[in-house]
Amino acid sequence: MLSIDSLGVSYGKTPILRDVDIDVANGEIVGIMGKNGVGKTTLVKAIMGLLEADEGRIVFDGEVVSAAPDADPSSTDSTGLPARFAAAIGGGSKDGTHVSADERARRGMGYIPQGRDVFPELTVEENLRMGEPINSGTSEFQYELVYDYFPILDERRDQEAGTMSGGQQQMLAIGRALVGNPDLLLLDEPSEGVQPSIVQNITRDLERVNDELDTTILFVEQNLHVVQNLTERCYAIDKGTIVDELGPDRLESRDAVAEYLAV
Ligand SMILES: Nc1ncnc2c1ncn2[C@@H]1O[C@H](COP(=O)(O)OP(=O)(O)OP(=O)(O)O)[C@@H](O)[C@H]1O
Repeated sequence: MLSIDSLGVSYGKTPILRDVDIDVANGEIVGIMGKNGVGKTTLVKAIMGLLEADEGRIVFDGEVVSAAPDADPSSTDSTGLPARFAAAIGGGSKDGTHVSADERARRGMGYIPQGRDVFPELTVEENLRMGEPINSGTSEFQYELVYDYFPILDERRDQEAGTMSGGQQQMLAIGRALVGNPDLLLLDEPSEGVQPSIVQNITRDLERVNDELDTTILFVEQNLHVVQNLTERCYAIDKGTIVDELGPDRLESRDAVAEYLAV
């Protein structure tokens, strides 16, 4: 579903991400953990198309969505398709490729930003409507599905989002992304500013979404509980590059996980 190959991203002339390689298969829940300032948000924004790649490529659902101008045209993507052929079908080119965030949303990416970014003066229902990708024609069924997953949003349809707790706002942000019926959900620190008991609920909700809706999930986190409970495969990022990949055995070990977190 998602293949990231030697990705590099800079702010101006300052390199932030270098040589990032990540693969996520259809239906997986994959984590990326790391301490403050190591590049987690930069990575999620680059996947969503809010930042451009200056090295490497991102392939989503078999199509190149980011390719730096000098991305190696002889390399192959996860489908085995050489980049120059991917270019011919709307992917990479020698000038680089950058599919916009709007277009990535239409193609099936859902994004839940750090800090949630709900519109505080709009109601729950109005916030959910904002999640509809342009021209997507989201059905009412999709909204009812969101209310089924998050009954608290149903109860508070007419409440201003800014008056709700951090956990409820996080549910709203997840619901807003689900309105677009995404194939891939990208979450940037879903536990931030949410009280621990609600973090557990949100972790269970995300598992249910993955299981029942077959939605692939990629999240970044520095919360030990979320990393240990939500995923069986987690990358560790430090100083802008992937430094480790942990499977189920090592994820069970508090010490192995804590090494990469500020706990
Ligand atoms: N708009 C920006 N312009 C310049 N540098 C930035 C910008 N945004 C972030 N940075 C820098 O890029 C680096 C990575 O930041 P990023 O927000 O991706 O890290 P993070 O791992 O998500 O951190 P946190 O856990 O604190 O959110 C940091 O050194 C940060 O100061």
